[in-house]
Amino acid sequence: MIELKKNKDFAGPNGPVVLAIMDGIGIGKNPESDFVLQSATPNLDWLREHALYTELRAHGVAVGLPDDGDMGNSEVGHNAIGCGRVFSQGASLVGKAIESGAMFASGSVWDELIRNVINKESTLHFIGLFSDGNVHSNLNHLEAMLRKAKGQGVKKARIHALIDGRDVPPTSALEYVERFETFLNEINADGSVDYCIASGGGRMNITMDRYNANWDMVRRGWDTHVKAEGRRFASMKEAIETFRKEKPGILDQDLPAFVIERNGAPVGPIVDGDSVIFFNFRGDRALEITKAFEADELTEFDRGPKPDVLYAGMMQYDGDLGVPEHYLVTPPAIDRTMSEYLSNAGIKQLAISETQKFGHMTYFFNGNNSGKFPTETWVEIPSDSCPFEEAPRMKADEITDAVVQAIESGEYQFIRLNYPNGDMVGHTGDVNAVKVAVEAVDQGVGRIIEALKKTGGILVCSADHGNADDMCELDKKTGKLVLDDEGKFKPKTAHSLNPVPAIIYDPSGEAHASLADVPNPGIANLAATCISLLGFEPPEDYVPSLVKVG
Ligand SMILES: O=C(O)[C@H](O)COP(=O)(O)O
Ligand SMILES: [Mn+2]
Ligand SMILES: [Mn+2]
Repeated sequence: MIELKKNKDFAGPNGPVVLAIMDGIGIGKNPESDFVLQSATPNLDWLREHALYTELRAHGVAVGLPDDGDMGNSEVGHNAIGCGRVFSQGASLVGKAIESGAMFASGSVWDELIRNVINKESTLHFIGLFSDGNVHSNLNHLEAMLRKAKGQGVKKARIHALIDGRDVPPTSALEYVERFETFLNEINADGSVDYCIASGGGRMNITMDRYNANWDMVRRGWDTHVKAEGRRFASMKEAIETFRKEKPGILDQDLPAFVIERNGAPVGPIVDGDSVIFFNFRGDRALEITKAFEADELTEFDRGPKPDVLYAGMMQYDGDLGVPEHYLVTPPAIDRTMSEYLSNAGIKQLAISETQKFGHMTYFFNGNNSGKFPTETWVEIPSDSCPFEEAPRMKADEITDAVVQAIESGEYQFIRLNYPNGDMVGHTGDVNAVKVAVEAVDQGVGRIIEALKKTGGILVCSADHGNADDMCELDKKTGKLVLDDEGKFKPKTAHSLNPVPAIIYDPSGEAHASLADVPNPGIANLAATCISLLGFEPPEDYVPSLVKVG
């Protein structure tokens, strides 16, 4: 059993250590684009002056992504925070597996998928997020797989394209369509194969729901990709242009579903004998559609007859559940998480958020495993089902109520929570709503401080990556805001590359904490920080604590 050593000089605080993750609240570089700065945040401002304060890297190689041009995201962020080390993440691992050829080795799942379609003269399908955002997927991976499939003699491939606009600029879909159509023209040019786009739709409309928030999205995706039911177009470009004309201002992520037809029939329904690859490497938004393909019985919606296909995910999405059964790349082996260490030490732990980020604080935090350790309690507050810009406080007040109650109950020694507002509302591009969202988080933090002042205990407040701190498109060359014809800035919906704050506030001073000299700290340092504030020595291979205690 893995164990933590006690710290001889500090036995832990009287009250709990509370780790508050303010999702998507980073430290902006450009005041005009920084809607954290433009919001009223008296509590965070006070903490910056009076608590221990430093800044942490939350993107690129600091969180296991291929390079520093990659923005952080919730998966890699919560993995790093919960596991105290930096693992090469999905985006890196898939890239390497393709480059080295390991993904295509003989006897691999890839091999099986290819043999299936060659033996049965059936179709190879790819479903996934159609961008190079590198959060859930990367179009480079899709193109590499299609090239390989052609080389191995696969005659017919169909692509089911989930339109992004959330990890990439909000109305950039046609750039990806154009790039991919050029690719398809090249690959189809010698007439030996027939590869084309078969269906798709906005990622927040079909297929990519998470944490069981809205299974109707998955039903719509199933009807579109599998049954090829829906509005028909001659091309993806025509579909997008039509939808934009019909609803000016619509964001890519919300675009309706479409089915591509040729000679009056859909080009790519998924039928018995086909192989299907879900090419997203990230699991949260892949688990439900995977269940729809794999489960013998499905109660969440009526699938109709389930086609008998060979289904594989790009990665294993859940290590505890062993889902999916077949996958192309082995995920990072994230072990010895902070939750496991604390559980073995008998520390009672509460994890809490609302539906949209509930799995972040549980499944991602525990290294993409859905199992609970013995001393953990998990609380999920149901999220609203309306668009987040319409109710930007989301469930921040309810989360705070539950956290304050948990602090006062004295039942837990470690409480971890996620406020989703800065991120979920940041993704809508609605900057007025973002201000309300950030202010709701600040008020929540204020109430947690008050509770900790009464009971003892220590606040560690940080974020998994930025978003609300960089809400406007900036010109890459000049660094100035990109303005439209009416002089209005263009909203940016994706995460930022900015650092995030790390605040350690011990109202009673019982931990005698001071900032340690840690070169280039990142969010992975938060795990050891919490462990040291709880009165233990962090595991030796965790990246170090941000504080010295005792
Ligand atoms: O899935 C999403 O909503 C976005 O791609 C990334 O946001 P998250 O990493 O904050 O969940
Ligand atoms: Mn996040
Ligand atoms: Mn996000």
